[in-house]
Amino acid sequence: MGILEKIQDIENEIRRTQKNKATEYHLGLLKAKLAKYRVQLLEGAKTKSEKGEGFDVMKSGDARVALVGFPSVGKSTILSKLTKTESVAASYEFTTLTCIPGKIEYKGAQIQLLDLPGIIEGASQGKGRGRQVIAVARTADIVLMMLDATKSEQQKAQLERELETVGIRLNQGKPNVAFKVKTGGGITINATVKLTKISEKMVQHILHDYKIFNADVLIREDITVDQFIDVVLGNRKYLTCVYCYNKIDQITIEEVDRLARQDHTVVVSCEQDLNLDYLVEQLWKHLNLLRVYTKKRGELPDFEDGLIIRNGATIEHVCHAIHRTLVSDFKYALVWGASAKHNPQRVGLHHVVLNEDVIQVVKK
Ligand SMILES: Nc1nc2c(ncn2[C@@H]2O[C@H](COP(=O)(O)OP(=O)(O)OP(=O)(O)O)[C@@H](O)[C@H]2O)c(=O)[nH]1
Ligand SMILES: [K+]
Ligand SMILES: [Mg+2]
Repeated sequence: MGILEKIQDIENEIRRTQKNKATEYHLGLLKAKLAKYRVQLLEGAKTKSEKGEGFDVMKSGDARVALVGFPSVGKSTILSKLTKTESVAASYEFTTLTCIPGKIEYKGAQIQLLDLPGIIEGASQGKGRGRQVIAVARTADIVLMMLDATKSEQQKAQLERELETVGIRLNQGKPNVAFKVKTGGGITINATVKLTKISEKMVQHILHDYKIFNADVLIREDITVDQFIDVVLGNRKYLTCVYCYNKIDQITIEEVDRLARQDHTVVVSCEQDLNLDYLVEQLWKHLNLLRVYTKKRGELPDFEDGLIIRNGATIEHVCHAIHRTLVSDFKYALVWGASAKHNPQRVGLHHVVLNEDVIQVVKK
């Protein structure tokens, strides 16, 4: 039996099994097995060469946003609207067959926007260009999930399921669990909170199923079985997702209002240029980017030319952004602005910078 059939079998069994206290345990084990087969499936996909199909687009700019959605929802249309790149749009499905990069310039940052082929149900199992699309999505900072406001609500859940299947977790934090595989000493399980969704026995069994017999597990939040499997597999990708409903020119104002109230959601019409500025603003917000300025001794900073870095970045990150070798010559830095206790503050490499800080690096 091939992996796909094995997966199908387990999925069927999960679907057939009633969810109650008595079956909870059995279901947990099935889920663990399912996750294992899916990993095998994806690893198999990696060995196949998928080069030369236009999917190996170089990362460029300060952040990357991937457009994921069913065919003909308007992914190419929005790329052409938001960037200087033209991506062919048409009323037939699968107009786009490769990955087409464009560049959004906003608040001094360059955001790479990737137009991708439409994906269909079963994409995670290799239908259509699904696997390549999903592989690109994993490299993004934000998944911009395009949805057609005129289509049924199910499309969102379907797409989410496809991404979920291949280990992408949308708008979820990494489970707060310290997990360490060891070479001996058996399994130690500790929890700092009361666990209501998973038992110690289940943790043991899942580890056993993955042939892990020596490990330290410290659980710091009330996790589910699925979250624990995610921890054990360790290859999950936790991404921010912004949901974008397009074609609102075709629906009633009441419908628009209802969709717009959903979490992480922006409603737009590419055709009528509605709300596109707000979409870019939201992308910027969710990317968590900061802008800082550098200056030389005795000179004023160039406020036209800031450095774009991630929220939480330190002086060390700033040095890397200026020049590859700057860290090795680093003596200290002077910081003016929100992160400084007094202006200027003398700081080391681990100092966390804040938006609009001015930084002067002093070399050895
Ligand atoms: N009414 C309406 N139609 C739109 C809007 N945006 C795009 N369209 C139309 O939707 C159709 C599909 O647009 P595309 O941009 O090709 O969609 P896509 O998601 O890139 O499609 P694939 O590449 O085939 O996956 C085209 O006929 C567009 O003109 C919109 O805001 N309103
Ligand atoms: K299309
Ligand atoms: Mg397209």
